[in-house]
Amino acid sequence: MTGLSYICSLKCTRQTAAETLAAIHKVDVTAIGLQKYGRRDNYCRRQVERWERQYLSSTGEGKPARYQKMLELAHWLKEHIPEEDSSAAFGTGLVHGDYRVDNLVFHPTEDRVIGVLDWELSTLGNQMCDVAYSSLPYIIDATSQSYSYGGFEYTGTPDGIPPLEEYLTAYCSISARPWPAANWKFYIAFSLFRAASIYAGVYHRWTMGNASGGERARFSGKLAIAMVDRAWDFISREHVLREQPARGMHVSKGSWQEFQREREGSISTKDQGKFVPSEKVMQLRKKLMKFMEDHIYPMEFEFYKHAQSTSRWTIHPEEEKLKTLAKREGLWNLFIPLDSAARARELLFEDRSHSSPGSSEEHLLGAGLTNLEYGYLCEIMGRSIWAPQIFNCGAPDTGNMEVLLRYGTREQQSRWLVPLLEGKIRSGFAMTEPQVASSDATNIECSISRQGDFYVINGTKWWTSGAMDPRCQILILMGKTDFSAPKHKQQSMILVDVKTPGVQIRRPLLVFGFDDAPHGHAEITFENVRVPATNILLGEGRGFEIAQGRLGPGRLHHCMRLIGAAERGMNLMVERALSRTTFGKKIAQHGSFLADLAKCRVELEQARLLVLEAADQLDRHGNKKARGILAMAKVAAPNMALKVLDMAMQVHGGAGLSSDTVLSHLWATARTLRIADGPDEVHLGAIAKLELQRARM
Ligand SMILES: Cc1cc2nc3c(=O)[nH]c(=O)nc-3n(C[C@H](O)[C@H](O)[C@H](O)COP(=O)(O)OP(=O)(O)OC[C@H]3O[C@@H](n4cnc5c(N)ncnc54)[C@H](O)[C@@H]3O)c2cc1C
Repeated sequence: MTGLSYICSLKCTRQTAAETLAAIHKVDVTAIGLQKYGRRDNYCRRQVERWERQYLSSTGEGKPARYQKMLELAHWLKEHIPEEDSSAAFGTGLVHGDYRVDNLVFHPTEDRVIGVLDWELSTLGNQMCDVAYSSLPYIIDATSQSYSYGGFEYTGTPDGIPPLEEYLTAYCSISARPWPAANWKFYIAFSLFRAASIYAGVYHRWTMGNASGGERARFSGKLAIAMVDRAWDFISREHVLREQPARGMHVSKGSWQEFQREREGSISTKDQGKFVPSEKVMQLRKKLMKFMEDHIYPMEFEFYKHAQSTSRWTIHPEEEKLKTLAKREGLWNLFIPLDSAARARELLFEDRSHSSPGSSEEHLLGAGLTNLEYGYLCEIMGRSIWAPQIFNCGAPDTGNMEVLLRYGTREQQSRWLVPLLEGKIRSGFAMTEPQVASSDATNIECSISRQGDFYVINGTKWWTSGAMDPRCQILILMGKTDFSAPKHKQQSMILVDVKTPGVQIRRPLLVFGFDDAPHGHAEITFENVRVPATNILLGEGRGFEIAQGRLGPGRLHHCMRLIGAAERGMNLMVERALSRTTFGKKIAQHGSFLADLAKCRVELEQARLLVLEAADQLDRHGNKKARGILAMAKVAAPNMALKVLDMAMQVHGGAGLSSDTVLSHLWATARTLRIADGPDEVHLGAIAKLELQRARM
């Protein structure tokens, strides 16, 4: 397939002309063999010279009269060529050359472009010329002129056609191009100049009796003059385009998510401030958002269907493929904090010559991020129920890997941590017991008793998340090694291979009817389960100590993901409100909606700041000192997410409660987090205790 036919047949998933143009401009010309299709640099300069020559050859002695203002326009354009035009890099690539709505073929019933015609003028060059040229119908009001031209009368922007700024916002956000205000005057004037030259050529041919447009060509001379006059009028204006797109500008349907992606991805790292991500994080964030758009969101329904089918306790083959892709893209194990990575590097890879930075083993240890830095990324993963595990950043694996990274011996790390880091196996955390109130872990009754070189485990656990997963091979179990020791020294954590005789998975528990297949939440009995004594973590009686270390970052990851889930809820809510009409107006135009939407945004931003602050304190002060703010985040995030998602479901009406959107599943998951990893009341108790302690100091 040639490059152009490839582009022509581009299945334009973008629904509007702007989106289609952005898709064309994003085409990798090298990949389709068009890298030599034209020179990229100095496109405008060459074009001005070319169309000036063309004009001169169509006018003058024995031909239609030359219009002095046209020559002056050529001069002005040459004096105002944007600096960026000399570059062959940014903003250059495939140029259509005649991109306008009448060269687009729209689907007869759906809101999308299915073909782009007339590639005669296509080449490589400055793509902003296409954007400006396609914007001309917004600029030219032919009816105000003293001529008439069949089919070209300007009648105002028809209903359904987005205004110019919206068109440009959509284009810029999808193509990742800057807002074109700086050189907009030039690009529009150039487009008018080029059109004038073309019309002058047509008119000349008409005077010679060989114009292809028939009688219509008779008016093209006047049109050429009108174009030039309009160009000068445009140049003389003080303001032609806002400096920035209007805040909250609605982007055409279907591109909202991408617009959001760009908006979020474009936080300037040059700005000073506590919560301004580094360039490295911004790059990862952009990559992650793209991965979500390209691979996760399109697969969500497929994963959901699989999880409802009779094969639901198996892994969807696409999941493993996406994991490989995520690993390749460097979006793997991003949760691993710097200090934990350093310990594992020392223990696991110290003697190996191939463990230099950049080796595949090194990639297993994440990207060297702090908890705060990870916060900006984990949030993005939280937008989809299915995303975290694709990046090997799902619960409970992250908490379990963290335990092994921090407290595991070299042998424990080689045996269990490495395959977990590789994503080859999964794990569970077994603490909660059905017969006792496990929010107070001093209540737990499962016994771990030493017998020679073994420990023997007896007890029942439930809500062991991930234990139903066919890849789950290892559990970290919390039980009591000494029932007579001081209250917080009785508990220990131990590694249990799920295949050990005596380990029986009894049933998957349901959460509001979701069994969360294929990972599930298992009830498990342990009957005389014998595991090697070397499986103990850190030592007898150290269970609480480990729990404090494990639960801090793990809890915060939940909070980060909840921010993302709420953000997804906001996006869906806004999209729905802008597209659905009730009682004669869009939902977004009803006053009650606006107030609710604004309150959701206020709460979301409050919670996000709290979560980021908690991550920052975790990095700077450690788990123990940060426990107050961690508890605050753990209370605030699920409650906020529930509110936002509930509102999003409300705006969707019946659809919101169905499984046709992701909202109900996100809500159900958020609801569990008012209980899982400690009920709200326990965290509130901890916050209040610290508050009172401070008062007494
Ligand atoms: C979806 C899901 C996944 C889970 N995954 C795991 C897992 O992987 N591993 C694991 O070990 N556990 C897991 N859990 C269990 C979870 O951690 C426990 O349910 C939680 O710690 C509460 O324990 P409990 O159920 O025994 O409730 P209880 O301890 O019986 O508490 C019940 C209620 O009592 C009240 N209460 C408790 N303490 C106080 C207090 N101090 N002040 C006022 N009121 C209080 C609260 O309202 C609380 O919700 C999961 C739970 C769910 C729902």
